[in-house]
Amino acid sequence: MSFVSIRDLTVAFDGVPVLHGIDLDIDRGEAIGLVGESGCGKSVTWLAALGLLPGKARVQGSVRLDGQELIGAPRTTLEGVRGARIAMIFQDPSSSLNPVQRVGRQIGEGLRLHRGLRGAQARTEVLRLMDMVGIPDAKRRIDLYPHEFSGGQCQRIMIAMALAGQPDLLIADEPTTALDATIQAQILDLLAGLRRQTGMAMVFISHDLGAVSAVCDRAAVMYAGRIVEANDIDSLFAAPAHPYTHGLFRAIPDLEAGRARLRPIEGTVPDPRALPAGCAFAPRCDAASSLCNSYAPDLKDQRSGGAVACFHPVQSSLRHMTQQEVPA
Ligand SMILES: Nc1ncnc2c1ncn2[C@@H]1O[C@H](COP(=O)(O)OP(=O)(O)OP(=O)(O)O)[C@@H](O)[C@H]1O
Repeated sequence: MSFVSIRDLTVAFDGVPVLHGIDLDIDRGEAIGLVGESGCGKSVTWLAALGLLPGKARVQGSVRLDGQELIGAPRTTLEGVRGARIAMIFQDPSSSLNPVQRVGRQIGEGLRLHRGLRGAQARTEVLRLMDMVGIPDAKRRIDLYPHEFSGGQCQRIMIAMALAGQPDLLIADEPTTALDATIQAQILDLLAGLRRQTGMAMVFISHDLGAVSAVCDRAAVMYAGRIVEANDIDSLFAAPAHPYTHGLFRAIPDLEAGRARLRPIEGTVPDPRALPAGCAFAPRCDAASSLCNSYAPDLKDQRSGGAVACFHPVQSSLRHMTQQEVPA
């Protein structure tokens, strides 16, 4: 069995489904990207798994971590999993860090909670973690407050906090979106390096295919609450099969051409309260047929590898860009 196994995960808010039966497996040490436009359900998938959705959310299906069911698990079980086995980092470090607490203390909190470390032992480990995430001069800066660090360094502190519990899985939810381009690249490098160093698995949530390719082995593309395509990174970049994945590639600016050759996907993501009867992407899809307007296709394994939920997958000869050509 996979380390993380998600089966038929469905989430509804006030009777409106926003996740429609997600299936996903993650192996130990694997890094998987979850890609898709805003509102497609990338975050809700993991918030549901960790029991972090508000009470009004109706969650069905199964999320197993190392065989242990998380959906419907008692609060004490979930508290034991959060931070210690699965840690999460978010887009905006400044809103996640406590502004009136010294950073060393904030990192140390996870060490106390999850590993029972205190006093000098905890301080030594905080310094090691700060060093590991690339905060220079940690000895002097351990007692500073978050506002005394730059945005990129605050994200590094958040990563150190996430690592404090030695998690088996790190969920990074748009961890570089709030940062400028150079800092983004440094944080991506850091995450890729930490993953190699610690052997933890990683879920990298992003709308940026370039960023995903820098960190991940595999990616799942989501659209309107469903996974519409999943494949290893190289195959996905070489031969995206779902018309939506194609659209995402076309929407990446071609910087090397010296001008933006950006072709945004026309139309908008459907409102979860008014989904079309068939494939949710059909109204924006050039290849849509009457079949697509009647039924939502299931995610099916392809003979060429990967899986796609489309009645008319794009033929692999229509290659768009290699991984190297995509600006990170
Ligand atoms: N607490 C909530 N109450 C009601 N609806 C919610 C709640 N949280 C999320 N949703 C809805 O669930 C859907 C999926 O949201 P989610 O945050 O997972 O999207 P996302 O793909 O992570 O988007 P983004 O990239 O903007 O973070 C959206 O339609 C969103 O409006």
